[in-house]
Amino acid sequence: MAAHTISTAGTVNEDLAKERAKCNFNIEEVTNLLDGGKENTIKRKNIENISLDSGAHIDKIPEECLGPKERYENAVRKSCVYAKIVRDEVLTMTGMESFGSPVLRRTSDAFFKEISPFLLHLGMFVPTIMGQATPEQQAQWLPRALNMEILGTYAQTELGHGTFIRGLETTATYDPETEEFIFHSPTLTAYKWWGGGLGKTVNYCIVVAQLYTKGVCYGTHPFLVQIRDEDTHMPLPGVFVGEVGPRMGFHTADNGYLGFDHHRVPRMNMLMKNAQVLKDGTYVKSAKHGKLSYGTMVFVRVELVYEVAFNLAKAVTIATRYSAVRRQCQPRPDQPEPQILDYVTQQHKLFIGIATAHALQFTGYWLWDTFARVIGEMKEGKTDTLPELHALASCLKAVSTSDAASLIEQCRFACGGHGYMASSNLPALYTFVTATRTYEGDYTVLLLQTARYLIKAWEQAEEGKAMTPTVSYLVHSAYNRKAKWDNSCEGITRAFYAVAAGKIEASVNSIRRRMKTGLSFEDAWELTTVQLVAAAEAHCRAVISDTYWKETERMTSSSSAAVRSVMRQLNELFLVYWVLERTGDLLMYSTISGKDIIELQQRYEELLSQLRPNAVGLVEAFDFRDEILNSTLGAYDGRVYERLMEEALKSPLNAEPVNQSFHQHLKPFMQGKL
Ligand SMILES: CCCCCCC/C=C/C(=O)SCCNC(=O)CCNC(=O)[C@H](O)C(C)(C)COP(=O)(O)OP(=O)(O)OC[C@H]1O[C@@H](n2cnc3c(N)ncnc32)[C@H](O)[C@@H]1OP(=O)(O)O
Ligand SMILES: Cc1cc2nc3c(=O)[nH]c(=O)nc-3n(C[C@H](O)[C@H](O)[C@H](O)COP(=O)(O)OP(=O)(O)OC[C@H]3O[C@@H](n4cnc5c(N)ncnc54)[C@H](O)[C@@H]3O)c2cc1C
Repeated sequence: MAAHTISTAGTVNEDLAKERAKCNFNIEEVTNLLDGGKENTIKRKNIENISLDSGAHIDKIPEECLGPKERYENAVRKSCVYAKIVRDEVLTMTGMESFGSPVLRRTSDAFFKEISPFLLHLGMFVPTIMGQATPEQQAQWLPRALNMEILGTYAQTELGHGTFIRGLETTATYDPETEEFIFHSPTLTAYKWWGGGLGKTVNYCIVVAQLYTKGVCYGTHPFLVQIRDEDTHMPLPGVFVGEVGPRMGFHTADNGYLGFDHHRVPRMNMLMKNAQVLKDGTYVKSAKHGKLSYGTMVFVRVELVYEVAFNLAKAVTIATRYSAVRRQCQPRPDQPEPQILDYVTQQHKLFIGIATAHALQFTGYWLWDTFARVIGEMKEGKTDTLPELHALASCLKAVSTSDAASLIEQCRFACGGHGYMASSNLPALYTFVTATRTYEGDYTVLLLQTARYLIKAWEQAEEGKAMTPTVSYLVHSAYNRKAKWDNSCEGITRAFYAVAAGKIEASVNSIRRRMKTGLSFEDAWELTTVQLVAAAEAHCRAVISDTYWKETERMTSSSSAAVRSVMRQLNELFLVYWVLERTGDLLMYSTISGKDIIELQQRYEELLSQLRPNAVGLVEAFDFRDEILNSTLGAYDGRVYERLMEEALKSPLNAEPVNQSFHQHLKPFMQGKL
């Protein structure tokens, strides 16, 4: 133990205690709102207690201090312990409805500072069987997958192609003689790359491959492929599998590579809900929409919106509590150093993070309901709402992951040097969330998918055709070019829609102008993509602002006056923040004036100061147990310095007073004997 460590176990930092006393609303009421009702809060806490009270998640040595092999092995051990708790205790007590619930993701974060090697099993393998297999295939595989007797992942991306799925090179060629598909990787770039858990953990995976039968290629299709022996775990003959090597984060997810040399797979392992190959090799397509085989990606994109909201909520809880404890500088002589939370610039860094966590969570749940409705309609054979869902899920995934990553990084900056400590958990949160901007569809690529939809919608509006709900604002915009400025929440949202419409129209005009010079549509589109990305982003920000505002009104309609007031302040802060971020666009597409902008800047600063006393209360309403925050800076007791020292002492380098490298290298070097 270091000489100056002060043990104050059991006590709470005085500043943090004062912040709690200052809070003027009922924290539990906001927690219930965020959980979707008191009942849900009780259920969540129950699951957290079952999962965490045994202490099975505790590491003696911080996982980031372990070598790559030990770290992975520890993650597998903990994954098994956690999965057993979920299977034997949580699901037994709460019923199967908890399976796949966000609460289980929340508790799993107490076990894994990094990622569980089982993430893709539950996150994509099981959902793909549910979404792409026939009822008979589901009956064969689902029980074993849900019971984790087999473990799987999703292997789509290859060394050569991730974005362009149609360009994948792995082939699955049907052999009617043996009624098998022959899997082959014809080139190095055909090797699957990135599948989470693929390197060492899983024995099955969903492989997306080009289907050939009777000499014809029918494009990419999903298959369920066994890659390792269920008993020995050895790769099957013709299967080359391993881990991809060190990466920025995801250290414990054993992301893997996978290649095939004429590996044979039974015909019935093709996931046949949307297309089939009959015994004689005849190809039959049953899907009513060409892109239904991309369904798992849409599902995960929808999930990611509230997944990143949850991670942002954790980061902003850590940074806000720390900012209440940390004191720095002396702006007024003869007065004590202030809490850094009192600096207005610090409030500017943090409060938008709290508001964005709410905005993304509310939008995430709204998107989930939209997804569930569209899936329900598709079960009845209706696919006409799928393009709108795809456009929405694409832009919301892109913008939410990008915003959450930059705000988590901002939380790290807000914690100064200590935010750089692994024990703060901010670096791990950042590396996890920044990856979400790339995986499941790159940011730019997905915004361009939304842009395709918006351009078509603009043309439909011009032609006076019926519009789908999320683009119906374009009808009005087609004849009303500038939104009349009004600084109410409703008025701001209307102006954001006007910005989106203005940018879509400008993109359409650019494409048309370029085509008039003789360019093809594809070339004109390519030259306009910077504008198209901006238009899709503006559309997405309007949707988020609209949803956040309407959901806040709806959810707080029967809340206490204090809760309604603080939730509205946060909502208004979010809207005004984005007005101030986008003044150029608003000057162009609404009647906002310089005077309005000056007034809004003042309103923004007023909101910061109104929210200041409730800052700790607001983050505590997220109701994270210390085990889930996993942070020296963010724990409930605010014993920041003691916890930093306690964690430092766990570093393996501190296990001995003198490291052997002193005798081997340093001493001979320093004494000129090297
Ligand atoms: C909490 C859970 C955590 C889980 C951890 C997950 C870890 C990570 C896993 C992964 O990353 S798995 C791999 C994910 N890979 C991707 O997301 C690849 C991204 N690429 C694509 O999605 C597509 O290739 C593309 C970019 C959409 C292009 O596809 P394609 O070339 O086939 O289509 P286009 O010619 O561009 O468009 C044709 C037409 O189809 C429409 N469309 C495209 N995708 C969909 C879809 N998913 N659903 C519905 N419709 C779709 C597209 O809009 C076009 O429509 P039209 O404009 O012609 O009407
Ligand atoms: C941590 C992590 C985990 C992953 N897990 C999995 C997994 O489990 N299973 C799996 O199958 N995959 C997985 N992936 C792969 C992931 O889905 C892809 O990396 C992602 O879809 C991006 O594709 P890419 O790597 O081919 O990027 P690229 O498409 O090569 O992108 C490179 C650049 O090119 C730009 N670009 C590409 N196409 C266009 C275009 N048409 N127009 C304009 N710009 C373009 C992009 O915007 C980007 O700036 C994972 C990736 C990561 C980082």
